Amino acid sequence: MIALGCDHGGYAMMQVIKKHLDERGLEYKDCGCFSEKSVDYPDYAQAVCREIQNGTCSRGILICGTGIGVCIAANKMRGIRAALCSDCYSAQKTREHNDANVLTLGGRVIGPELALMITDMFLDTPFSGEERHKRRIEKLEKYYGE
Ligand SMILES: O=C(CO)[C@H](O)[C@H](O)[C@H](O)COP(=O)(O)O
Repeated sequence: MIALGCDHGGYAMMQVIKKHLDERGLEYKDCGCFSEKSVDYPDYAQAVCREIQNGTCSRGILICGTGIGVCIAANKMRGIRAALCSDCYSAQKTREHNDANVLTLGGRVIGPELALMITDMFLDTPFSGEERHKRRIEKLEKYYGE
């Protein structure tokens, strides 16, 4: 199950992503927002990340205007590794190297076709499981800021 969340800046792109996931037969939980009315992105980033933390969802996709606000918010939450991607190479590598569990996109930055390609790359690429990447992720998980 994929947790989805956006603010008003990502709402239009999220509708495109939902249609694509429907076509692929992938299940998702829509954590809002539910219109283009102005809202605060931390609320939706937190809602998506909680679904991952509680085990309901294995991955999340968050969209705001730039993808930055939701990425900052998501990475404050324990166990979340969120990656802002505007290209397919980064989406592939953040899965293989970082085992990223949340993809963030900029609804005002990239177009819908690229967003779908990035989404597919993120969803379809496994973590490499290589020792050096595991070691680095373990260091991240033990690090709670200074
Ligand atoms: O957090 C952001 C900036 O990195 C997001 O892009 C927001 O969607 C954006 O700040 C919203 O801006 P608005 O002027 O309130 O529409």
